[in-house]
Amino acid sequence: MIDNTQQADAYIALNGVKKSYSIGGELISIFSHLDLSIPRGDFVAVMGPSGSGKSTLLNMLAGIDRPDAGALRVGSSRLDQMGEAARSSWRAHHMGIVFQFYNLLPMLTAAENVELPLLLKPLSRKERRIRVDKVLDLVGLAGREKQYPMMMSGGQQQRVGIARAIVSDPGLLLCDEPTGDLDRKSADDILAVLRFLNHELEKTIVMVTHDPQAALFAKRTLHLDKGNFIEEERVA
Ligand SMILES: Nc1ncnc2c1ncn2[C@@H]1O[C@H](COP(=O)(O)OP(=O)(O)OP(=O)(O)O)[C@@H](O)[C@H]1O
Repeated sequence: MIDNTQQADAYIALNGVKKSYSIGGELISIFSHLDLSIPRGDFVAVMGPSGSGKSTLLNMLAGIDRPDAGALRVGSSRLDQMGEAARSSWRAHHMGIVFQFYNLLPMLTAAENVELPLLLKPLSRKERRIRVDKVLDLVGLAGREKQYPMMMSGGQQQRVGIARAIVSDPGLLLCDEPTGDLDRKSADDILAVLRFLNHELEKTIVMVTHDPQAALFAKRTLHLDKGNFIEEERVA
């Protein structure tokens, strides 16, 4: 089971989190008492059967959804105690999300897609441009600023998705099946980008995946089963 003795120092700490959904009038419990502790700078792969609650967990970590009970802290923010508006503002500053199907706007160029989260910030056009160029360069897309998603491979589109997720320089990167739509080679390239962001830029990453090979790029793997996590033993 997970060691929660480091909860006070953890960057992400869930304590006794409860979450249920009402499906067809019936209350289905996803988590009845979930504890989890993730230190700053960790790269965690979350695996588990379909329907086990992986996306529910990501949505709570993203501040999109709230626990029914229990404590959920990211950094110094108690997400479980924040209202919708506060969580929305928290999201804009502290975390980025990478989606399985990239979620890019087709009528915008790569640079314009990446710039979107910055439009909410008090930055000049020039400052936005500098940041966009920097992250596109980081993900290996320098020179492709003006390309539209349709002109790019899946792997390149996902690089744009990652650039958009980090352009506001969040500490936390949440990835929902980031390689689920890619062939092995493109998937490994994307995972290498994520590993770089974790190693070199010290982003804390929580990545949901069904792919055991993808999970090997993370520092550790947690298996979600019946509402609780079990950490996978790694052979050195
Ligand atoms: N907004 C919602 N309203 C009602 N039920 C929901 C909602 N979100 C998730 N559920 C239910 O909660 C359970 C867990 O869903 P979740 O998407 O977190 O699982 P998952 O592990 O991510 O699954 P998969 O691997 O198939 O994506 C499922 O039974 C799902 O139907």
